[in-house]
Amino acid sequence: MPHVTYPGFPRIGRRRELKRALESHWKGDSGADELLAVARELRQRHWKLARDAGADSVPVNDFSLYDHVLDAAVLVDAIPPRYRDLAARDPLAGYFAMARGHQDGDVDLHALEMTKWFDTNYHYIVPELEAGQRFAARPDKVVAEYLEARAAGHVARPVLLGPVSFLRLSKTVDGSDPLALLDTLLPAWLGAIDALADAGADWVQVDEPTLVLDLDAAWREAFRRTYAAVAAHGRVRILLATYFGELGANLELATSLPLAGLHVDLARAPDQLDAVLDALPADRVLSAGVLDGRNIWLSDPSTILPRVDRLLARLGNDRLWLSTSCSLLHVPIDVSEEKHLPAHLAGWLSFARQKIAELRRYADAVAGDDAARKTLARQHEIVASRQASGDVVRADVRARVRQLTPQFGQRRSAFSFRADVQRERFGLPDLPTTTIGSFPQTNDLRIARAAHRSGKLDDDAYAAILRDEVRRVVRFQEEAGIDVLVHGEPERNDMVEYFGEQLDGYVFTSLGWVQSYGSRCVKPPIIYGDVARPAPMTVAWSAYAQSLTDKPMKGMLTGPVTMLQWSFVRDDLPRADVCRQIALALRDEVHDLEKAGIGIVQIDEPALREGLPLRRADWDAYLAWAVDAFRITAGGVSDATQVHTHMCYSEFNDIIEAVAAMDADVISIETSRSRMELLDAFTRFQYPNGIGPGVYDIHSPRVPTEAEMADLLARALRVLRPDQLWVNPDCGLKTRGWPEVSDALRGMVSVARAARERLAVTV
Ligand SMILES: CN1c2c(nc(N)[nH]c2=O)NC[C@@H]1CNc1ccc(C(=O)N[C@@H](CCC(=O)N[C@@H](CCC(=O)N[C@@H](CCC(=O)O)C(=O)O)C(=O)O)C(=O)O)cc1
Ligand SMILES: N[C@@H](CCS)C(=O)O
Ligand SMILES: [Zn+2]
Repeated sequence: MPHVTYPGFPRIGRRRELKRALESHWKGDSGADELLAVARELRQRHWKLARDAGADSVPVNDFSLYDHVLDAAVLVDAIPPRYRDLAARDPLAGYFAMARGHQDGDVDLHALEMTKWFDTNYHYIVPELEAGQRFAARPDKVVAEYLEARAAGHVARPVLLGPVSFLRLSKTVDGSDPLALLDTLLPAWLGAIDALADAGADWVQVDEPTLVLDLDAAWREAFRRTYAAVAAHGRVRILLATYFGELGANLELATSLPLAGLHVDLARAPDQLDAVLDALPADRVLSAGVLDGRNIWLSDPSTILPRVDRLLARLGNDRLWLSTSCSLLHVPIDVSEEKHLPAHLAGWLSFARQKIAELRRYADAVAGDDAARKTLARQHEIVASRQASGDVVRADVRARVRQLTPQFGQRRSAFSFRADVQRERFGLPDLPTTTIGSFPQTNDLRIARAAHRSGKLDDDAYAAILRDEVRRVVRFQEEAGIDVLVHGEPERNDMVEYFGEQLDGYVFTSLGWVQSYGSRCVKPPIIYGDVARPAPMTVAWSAYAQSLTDKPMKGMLTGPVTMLQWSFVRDDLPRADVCRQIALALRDEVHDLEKAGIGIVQIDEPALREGLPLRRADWDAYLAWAVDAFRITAGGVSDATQVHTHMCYSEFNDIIEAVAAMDADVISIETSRSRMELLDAFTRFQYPNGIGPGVYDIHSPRVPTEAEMADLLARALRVLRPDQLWVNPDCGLKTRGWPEVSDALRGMVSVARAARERLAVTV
């Protein structure tokens, strides 16, 4: 019978136990021992859950207190000099300082950069290296977790990030080539392999997801050299794991590396199956990622079972592992915890636990177990029933999408004309200040929302609390001297889930948490049917906020690409079509805001870059429909309505032309963590419209100094016109506390005013 396993499991816990333990520790309410005890309990629980669901072996070291790439840096002692003192005194404090920054008396440490993990909504900490970097093996964590799993009776397989992907995902402070560090990195990394071998490890899973990217000759050679050395070193059997797409041009490379096994993604790239089987040497294990680790739909046995049959026929039991396409980090843990989903809908879903059980079923079925085959036949009927369900396909929505013409994506006039009309309407100063939308989501707000949801707080009482909060946010912004105000988004649990809850075609879960970064989680809503807007979603809040002030109030929407990207998307319609449906629903909201007198509307698209295909050859097609969807949403408003957009969490240098093609009047864009690296793009491309490169990092509790913000603004002024520059933070303030926000925004306004005065003197 094939071996059943999975590349990794969610860490946060069904009820976000890790989140609570981390945040309590960070607040100083609990010690390291308590945090580590929760972490141990979660690992144990998850291994047991996987075994009970049918896994034959479990991965270890997929668990992390914050991030697995940060763990990979610590594994080889790649701790940047500024954290070393703290890390030597208190390793856990040093670890969290790298992840989130640290301010204590004279010690003031910035966090390391954070960016998207491939095209997912998970964020990793970017290792910071330098030319001449030294590495050393620090395998304590992985060895301890391996021994822990063994002691609990599991067949355990340590997981390490491979050295080549580690370097590819790192950055060097001095701009030197990270690949130049390979020869010094390898001995340290092999030291970790030795420690695992000494502890008794047999298989080690080495993740090299960069094998699904476009690789130039130098990176391909790095793979060859690394794995020749790893194979020569011996000691353990290596399962080389690739995921998030097809190997494509790297297939020959991946299958020729002299290792014991290869994991491939057959969910995103089922078509590579035959090529992989043909190329795989006869002594290799194939870990076949047959079920989608990135989505939540129950698989269709009419597609998967023949595939597994074929795999077994070609490989035999000893060489076939059945697995999910990638780590289950990207899906929630257990559908059976969902008590409020319509029953038929819950039956269509498969979270981490169900996926492992599905793998077991396929393994049993191909081994001749009739009961498993019958269960799969029933599963096929359930999956097929989705298409027959009344609300999955709606004629009105389909007709509206069919009737779309290029006109829908056009503003009435060009930006230069609109800019004059808007200057006249709003009368803003140079370097206008604004924020990205959300203000602190205080505990009181979240408790009130939970009470409202559970029926303990009635609609009026909840709305009164939210109105109070909007008033507080508006008053604060007026006092702080901000020019374009926001209402603060207190009514939103999340910028995507909130809209998902109000749109037809979406359902949402109660406990479908997925880690976004560190202790932060999201509950991606599920798009199961055609999307339509039954009623206005934000107009009442924006109109109320505008009624409190004479300053312009920005309406605040999440854009169509982000609504798509941060949801679990139906698998029976092309993503571009789903995106157009969402765009039309949001377009109606934009028009309703305009009619209600809201002169500025921000349509957030933080996930536009994240949705970019991993292979360059696929970029243009994606960008065409993604930019088009944004333009459909924003199109048709009057010239006097100022459309903003916002992007964060990614690097935008390589798509800046597409960002410009969205033709938003103003974009606020994350830049401060990378110290305005984005500005390099403007030396080759003159961004035409208004732009606010973030002047401070909101992801860290650290309050920026005015000097830091002034420095970033000065850098921006070197490559952007003063008349196009806005001053704003990097992203929304929902994760921050009021005292930090108040200090930081007052500082930001004072920096903008000082810069305005300097500009007035120089012109
Ligand atoms: C901008 N970002 C977002 C991404 N993806 C999204 N879908 N949304 C985003 O905003 N991707 C990129 C970035 C990632 N950044 C973040 C930033 C912050 C968070 C975050 O704070 N998440 C919250 C959960 C938010 C939420 O849904 N809250 C709900 C439920 C609150 C809750 O926990 N209630 C308690 C009861 C109250 C109590 O006692 O405390 C409960 O139900 O038990 C709400 O506000 O109603 C988080 O907590 O992690 C995520 C991504
Ligand atoms: N308007 C949102 C954007 C986050 S990317 C916010 O301010 O939180
Ligand atoms: Zn943002």
